[in-house]
Amino acid sequence: MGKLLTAIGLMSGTSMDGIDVALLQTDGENVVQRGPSAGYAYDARFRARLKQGLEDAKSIAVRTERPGTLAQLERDLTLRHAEAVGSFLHENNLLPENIDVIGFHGQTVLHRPDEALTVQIGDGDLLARETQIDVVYDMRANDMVHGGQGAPLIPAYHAALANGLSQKQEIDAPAVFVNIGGISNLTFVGADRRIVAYDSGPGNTLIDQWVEAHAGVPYDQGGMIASEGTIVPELADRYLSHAFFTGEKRRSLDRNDFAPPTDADASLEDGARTLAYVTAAAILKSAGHLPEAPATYVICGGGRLNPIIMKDLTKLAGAARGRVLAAEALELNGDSMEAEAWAYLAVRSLRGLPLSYPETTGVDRPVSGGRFASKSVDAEAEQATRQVERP
Ligand SMILES: Nc1ncnc2c1ncn2[C@@H]1O[C@H](COP(=O)(O)OP(=O)(O)OP(=O)(O)O)[C@@H](O)[C@H]1O
Ligand SMILES: CC(=O)N[C@H]1[C@@H]2OC[C@@H](O2)[C@@H](O)[C@@H]1O[C@H](C)C(=O)O
Repeated sequence: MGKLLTAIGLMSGTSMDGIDVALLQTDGENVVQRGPSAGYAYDARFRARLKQGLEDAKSIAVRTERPGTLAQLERDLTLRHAEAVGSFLHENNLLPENIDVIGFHGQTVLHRPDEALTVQIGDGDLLARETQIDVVYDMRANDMVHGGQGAPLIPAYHAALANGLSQKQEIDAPAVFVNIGGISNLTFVGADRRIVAYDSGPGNTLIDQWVEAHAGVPYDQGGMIASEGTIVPELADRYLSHAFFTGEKRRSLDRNDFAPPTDADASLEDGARTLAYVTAAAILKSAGHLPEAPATYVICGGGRLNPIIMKDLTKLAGAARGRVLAAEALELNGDSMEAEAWAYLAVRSLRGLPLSYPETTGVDRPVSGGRFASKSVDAEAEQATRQVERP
């Protein structure tokens, strides 16, 4: 066992609903001690600015470009992360010196794996200065440099969690961890602990876009809207016959790869019901590319809070003798798992351990990644200035 480091993970996911924060003590390998976690929601105005950011990002050809509103947005997003860290430390009676490192995901504004282009805005140096904690950020880039899809990166953490399940929590193998965020992704963990992972399809984004446009609400809380509707088979088929599900290679997804339905496609309720089904059916369809049919599905991410998605998943997986569990059934936290993963990956990055593998992102060989931003850059710079100024 290596030395345990105390890390904070920060995730602003494709749903763009807020910042998830989690504390972890870990050696970056098999020791994972989960600490407190919290979520800090974005207000509607900031969410609108993020959406504009996605539009502005469409013209990016080189990943360092920040056209339109993006430069200011990157600064403000980083400052919001710094504020979230400040609140989190305060709420948990912690000080910056208690934390060894922050794993900072930033916000994905563009993801084109076919062009080896992925852009997460988030200024690591600014965050390190503001929080006075070292930061590891930009963790997807090196994977792409080595031929990977740049995502998903959470599988290394899923594997560590699977290894850490106690006997009491023993689950039937093979198991699959499914993250239903804006986009969904899955990590297969075989009986021999072999992992295979990839993005599995649209998650909540289509539902969110649909109910926002037609009911003025950011998401279908508790699946209430969907529960009033019925599935429109032609609409579901249109999504599920997308080339993404049948291509030979497993691709990672951009938020815009699947477009929401049009007004003519369905009523508000039927649209929400159909899209909830599509979310569940997409996971099963993608699971068809796994080495074996999973015996256990462990569901994480906001989608597990939509009972209609969970009902459909339970039925579809059950037909193939799979059992569906929410992460909480294994005493895991389905809301903070991604933030925990970013804390875990930051420690792996510091130790030079791989973040991704050929079986998780399609990268050529296991590779590490992430950029390091030191909290003490300012102190060093000040020191240098003082030395220069000395007579
Ligand atoms: N109570 C709830 N009922 C129904 N849906 C919910 C509920 N709470 C959250 N969600 C859904 O979960 C989404 C947020 O999920 P999550 O935070 O896992 O996504 P993310 O981390 O932004 O995405 P990704 O994993 O793709 O990066 C919300 O946008 C909403 O659609
Ligand atoms: C490019 C990008 O930000 N991808 C996200 C997104 O959200 C879910 C899915 O698509 C996954 O591939 C990834 O996030 C998770 C946390 C990951 O990298 O593991």
